[in-house]
Amino acid sequence: MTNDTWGQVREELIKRVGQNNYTTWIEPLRLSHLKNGVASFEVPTTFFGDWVSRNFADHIRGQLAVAGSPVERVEFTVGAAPARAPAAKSGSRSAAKPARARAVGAEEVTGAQLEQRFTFDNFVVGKPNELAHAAARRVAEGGPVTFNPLFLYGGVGLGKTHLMHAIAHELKINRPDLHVLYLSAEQFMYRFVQALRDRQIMDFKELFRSVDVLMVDDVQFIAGKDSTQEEFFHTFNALVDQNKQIVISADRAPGEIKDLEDRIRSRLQCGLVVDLHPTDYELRLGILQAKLEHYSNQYRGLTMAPGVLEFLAHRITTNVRVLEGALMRLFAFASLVGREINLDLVMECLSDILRSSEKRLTIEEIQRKVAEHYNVRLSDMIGPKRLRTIARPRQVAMYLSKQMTSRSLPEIGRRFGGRDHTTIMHGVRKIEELMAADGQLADDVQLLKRLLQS
Ligand SMILES: Nc1ncnc2c1ncn2[C@@H]1O[C@H](COP(=O)(O)OP(=O)(O)OP(=O)(O)O)[C@@H](O)[C@H]1O
Repeated sequence: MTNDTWGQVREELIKRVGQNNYTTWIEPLRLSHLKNGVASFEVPTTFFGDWVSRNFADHIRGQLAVAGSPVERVEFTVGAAPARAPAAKSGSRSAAKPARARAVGAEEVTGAQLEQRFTFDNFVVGKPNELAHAAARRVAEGGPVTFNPLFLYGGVGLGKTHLMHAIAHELKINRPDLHVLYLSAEQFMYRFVQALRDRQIMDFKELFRSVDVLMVDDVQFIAGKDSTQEEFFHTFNALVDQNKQIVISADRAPGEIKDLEDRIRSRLQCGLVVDLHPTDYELRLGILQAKLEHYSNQYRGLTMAPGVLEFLAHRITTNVRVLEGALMRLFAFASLVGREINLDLVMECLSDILRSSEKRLTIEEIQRKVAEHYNVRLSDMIGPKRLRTIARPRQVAMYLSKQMTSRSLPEIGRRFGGRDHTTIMHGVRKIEELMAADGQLADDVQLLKRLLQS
């Protein structure tokens, strides 16, 4: 296989594993050879190799096969590949500082690089995010700590990282005396493991306990990782005891993060927990208008027909990242072909995005499909009957709604006849437990998933 092929495979891997995982785990891999059905890569550390092997080896094998270089095994050897801590969150292009960087000195934010455009000025505020925005602003003032931690949560691409970076940027201006450390939970773990391996654990503890503001993004990542959780818990307590501000983000509420120790969960709930709700039409339009200004400056001479932004805001409801990507693609395409951006161009250029947002699954469709599959009435899905032959399919539908839509537990509860979110959580857990013990049910659920995806 040539390096070109590996280049192509890497391109595909970005799509499969996401930009963050790619930058952190795939980019540093060095292909050393490919022979006798084995692809061998150099990695910076044993831990790194284990991690990639456990999480991404199947993806790598799959893509090598697609590129015409199938292998039976992927192996990792420690070599000269450059070591790097997991990079900053999405959008941040530069590598993180070395693991043992100190939170002291000239550069205050030594965790991950901050994305320059993630500022409060660039954050469009609407009903769905006003509370989260207000809380973030308050923390960014750097005044006395009033709630600790600030816990921001919400679905994919709704602006959690943007707000976290905005807080860090603003604190640098308002309180240059404070040591602010922003990093992803993955980086926290990576540094912790590296410190353990290098017997630098005291330095690690000292570093994390010496900051004034600790910001950890995507904390759901540490769920199920016992020793990292333990260390996180101690760091958290030490900082709270010193009245240092902590800001956390996650893709769901503390109570909904599985495999998180109860003591951590309850700690996370102690401060202010705020939710970034899915965007509404007005917010999407506002964001598009703000971005339009930016692109109009960048691509001078391009014009946009009336109604295009409204159409996009109406049709692309998934998340802000997709919305932004759509507008960027439109401008790039229009400048290449030298045409006005109108609805025809939108249809031509964004057909895939428009199709996938059309296919967005609703809870009602899930209920219908599950009812059909188990031969129960659709009304029983939302009704009160507790008979197992009805309750179990209902729980399956709850489970699939949680898995396959971005609806929150309270929203799902409302669609299941106004049930409480704890009932939904119980239903979801029940099905998870049963699936682990009962192959037939697991198969049923898989089948339903496939049917719903098709
Ligand atoms: N209210 C907003 N105003 C302007 N831009 C926004 C807003 N919300 C999100 N964005 C943009 O959407 C993109 C995704 O946001 P961000 O990375 O903060 O999402 P996230 O919630 O952290 O997602 P993930 O769950 O994938 O980590 C970013 O480019 C961000 O600037």
